[in-house]
Amino acid sequence: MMDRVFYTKGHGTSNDFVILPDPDGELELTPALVAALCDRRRGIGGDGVLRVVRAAKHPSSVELAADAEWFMDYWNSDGSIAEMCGNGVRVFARYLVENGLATPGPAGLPVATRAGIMHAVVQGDIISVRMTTPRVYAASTATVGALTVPGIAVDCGNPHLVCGLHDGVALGGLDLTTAPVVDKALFGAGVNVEFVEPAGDLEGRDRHVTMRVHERGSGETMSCGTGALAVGAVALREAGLTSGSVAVDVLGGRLVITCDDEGAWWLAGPAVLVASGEVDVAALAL
Ligand SMILES: N[C@@H](CCC[C@H](N)C(=O)O)C(=O)O
Repeated sequence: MMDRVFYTKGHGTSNDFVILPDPDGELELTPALVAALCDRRRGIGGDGVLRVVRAAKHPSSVELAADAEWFMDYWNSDGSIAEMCGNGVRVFARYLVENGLATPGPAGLPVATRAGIMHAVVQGDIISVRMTTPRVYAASTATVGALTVPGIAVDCGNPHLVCGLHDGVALGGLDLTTAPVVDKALFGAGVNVEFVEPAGDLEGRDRHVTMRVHERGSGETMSCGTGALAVGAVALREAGLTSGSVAVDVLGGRLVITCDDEGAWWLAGPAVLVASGEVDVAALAL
């Protein structure tokens, strides 16, 4: 059993992560340890954990090692594993670059995830990630208290349900302290649920919306990159556009989703590292 573990804390639009450097895949990471690290009172606090491990050293990424040196081993704060985390990739890329572990090339910095390889481009404070193409695939609903809202299921490597609010329902009034009720047959592995309302016109953007999200495995968070991608895909589709850019305001700031003329989907926003230190693993259990 490890006694002490090094960590860095970082966030992207306040979606916050405990980053664990583990280049050779030696950490005994368990759901209980992840949940203890993410505990906001007894641990460091975070919406999830990003383990930084060489792709060649982790069974989930060994096949991607020829094309990406590093694997983002992402865990939700409840100790469950997810395929992908958009803000996580942005923060992960910031960590690699600031620690001299990688240098972005002309095609960006490849990061292996359980949903495949993403490419991150660093431009000062902003980190953009080329994401997988979002797949809009079904109509469904989400129920919050007495309110049932129609939604559209979108696969972004991980599952999402995008629900547009209508009829004067205020986004700020939703109680997301518990998970929205969804169709368990459609979302057998759980789902991240985004609630969206239109925001005012914004110069340079085709659409501008405000979003709140209840994340599978983490509860309501201040931001979700794959959630913003799902929302951006639905917004462009509803506008009849095959390319364009959508500003998605979240509780923690602004993300921008772009589908370029080549059909590539991008997630952009700030990503920062705020602290580093050592955790006493035994004390986490007390
Ligand atoms: N916040 C993330 C998504 C993290 C994973 C999600 N909770 C899931 O279980 O699919 C993002 O920025 O995309």
